[in-house]
Amino acid sequence: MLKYLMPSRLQPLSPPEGKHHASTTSPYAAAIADACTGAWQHVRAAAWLSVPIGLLGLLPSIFVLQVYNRVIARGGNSTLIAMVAGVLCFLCIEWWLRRKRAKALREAGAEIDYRVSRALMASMLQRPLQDLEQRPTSQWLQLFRDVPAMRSSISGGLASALMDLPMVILALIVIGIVALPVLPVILVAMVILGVLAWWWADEVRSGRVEELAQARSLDRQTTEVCNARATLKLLGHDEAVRQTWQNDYDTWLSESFSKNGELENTREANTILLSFFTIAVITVGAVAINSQWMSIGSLMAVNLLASKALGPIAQLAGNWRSLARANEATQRLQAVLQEPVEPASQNLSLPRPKGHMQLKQASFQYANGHHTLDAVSLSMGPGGLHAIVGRNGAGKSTLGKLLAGLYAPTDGHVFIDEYDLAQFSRGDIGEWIGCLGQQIYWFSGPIIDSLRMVNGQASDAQVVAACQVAGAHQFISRLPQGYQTVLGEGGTGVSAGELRKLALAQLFLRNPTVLILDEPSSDLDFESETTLLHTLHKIAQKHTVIVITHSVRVASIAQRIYHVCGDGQIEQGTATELLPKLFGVAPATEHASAAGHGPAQQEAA
Ligand SMILES: Nc1ncnc2c1ncn2[C@@H]1O[C@H](COP(=O)(O)OP(=O)(O)OP(=O)(O)O)[C@@H](O)[C@H]1O
Repeated sequence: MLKYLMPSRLQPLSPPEGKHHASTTSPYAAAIADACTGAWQHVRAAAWLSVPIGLLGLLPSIFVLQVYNRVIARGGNSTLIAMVAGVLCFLCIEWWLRRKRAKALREAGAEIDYRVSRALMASMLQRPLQDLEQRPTSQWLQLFRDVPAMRSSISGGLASALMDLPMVILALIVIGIVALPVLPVILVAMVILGVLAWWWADEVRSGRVEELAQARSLDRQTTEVCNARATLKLLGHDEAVRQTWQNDYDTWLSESFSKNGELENTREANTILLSFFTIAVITVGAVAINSQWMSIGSLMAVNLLASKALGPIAQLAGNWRSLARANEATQRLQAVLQEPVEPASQNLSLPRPKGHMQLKQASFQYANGHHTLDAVSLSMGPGGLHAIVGRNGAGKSTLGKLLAGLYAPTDGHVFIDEYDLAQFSRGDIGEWIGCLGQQIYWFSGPIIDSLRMVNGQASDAQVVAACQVAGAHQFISRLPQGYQTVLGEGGTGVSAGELRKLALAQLFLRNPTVLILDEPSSDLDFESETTLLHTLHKIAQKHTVIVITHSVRVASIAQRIYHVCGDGQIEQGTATELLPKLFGVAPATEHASAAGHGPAQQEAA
């Protein structure tokens, strides 16, 4: 039983298969054990408090015994008053001790909550990107909900019931002293309740596994529908999705309904059994009184003591459900916390690199076996504008993620100057290599707060300058609340193009040495694209700018083009060499293209 209360005793589980990124073992693997060690001192304090609580719990029955045997028999009212005063005094002490014990258990729970949830959040954010892409949001939400479930095994009713178990022994001793004839009845009742509790535990556990699997799958589906709510509206597809969700929900509900029914039956059966045993105790007691083996006072006292002896055992049976849930939650959390994370931060100030990016015999393969790059070597920068082009699905974004240190190559190396990226966490290189993804997520809240998230030290002038360079300042200034405008989840409140400009401003605000931009001009109007080309051209004089693009305008101003062929190879060349072949247009001069007189216009003509 203690095994469930102390999850630190769980055996380490083997890490999940299919990971092939260069990551270290998790520093959070021992988080649950540490949390339990931290909680253990509070649990121990609560256990010590249970001893006087158990002793004081005997007082009402001793009081009843004395009232029947001494006060009523001898009519001593002054004795009664003194006894009542004494019992009230002890009740106050018991109340104080119980409050202290409840607080100690609450603190134990808080310790678990605090340490495990922090470790879980840190472990999630320190995952390699590939891991994050593989596990859906709903699974993470489920894990965060598992933390309070795990805590409940230490701070819930179950823990109190376990703490009250010493009281059972004390109650049995007193029953043996004052009413020996009814002791066997109580012992039989304890055995029956204990066996039933154990049997129900297995029933509950086996049923819960299936019910929980269904609940998790439903959770995943609900999160997905919530995320896609606006898209479903656009597609006019909501009815079909609602129907599927409703069917799955109904299946889960009926399963959960029947499992809850079984549990309710267990609880009700417990209540009836307790009443039955009370009647059995009184019957045997009455026979014993008639045979003058014990007094009426002893029977009344035993009646109270029986509930103290049987109560915790009955309570244990009623709490198996939360115990089963806590046990599963702990195992799931333990498994996730010991999965590998990115290498820890170097905690070392290295000289800022110049931005010379190199791939040396780098290959990349997704977990499903899909090969995107095959022993590729290339060099970009330092400085200059470099375009990565290729058909859809060729592997451009994959190459961008490798260069950004977001994916680790399956073979070979990625370097920035002389540093192999494998040694750094993404947090370490975030200041050197900035990325703008294809899909942008914007945190809700005032625009200024989200901009400052990436660089808390930035002055107002720097924020405004970054927004001006990104072309965001004009539209922000036109908003009634300006930089204080509150945007919704994901950036609702501005257009897709405006959101891209905000994300660009965020990137410029970090001022990284290398900027990797995946489709930066998608969603931008012609004028904004022209401004962006001018900006990139200017930034590329001091930074290495790598742009993944389908735009011939962007590609034509690049100093070098990297064509991801889709067969694992990369073809390189200047715009003059590759543009005619790839886009069927002649290259233009950088400034003509940036000003809107490049190949795109020739194409249109
Ligand atoms: N997480 C993933 N797991 C498995 N395969 C993936 C994953 N992400 C991408 N792929 C596959 O890898 C290939 C390259 O994907 P990538 O996103 O790099 O293409 P891309 O050239 O950027 O395409 P696009 O121009 O459409 O953005 C594609 O065939 C894609 O299906």
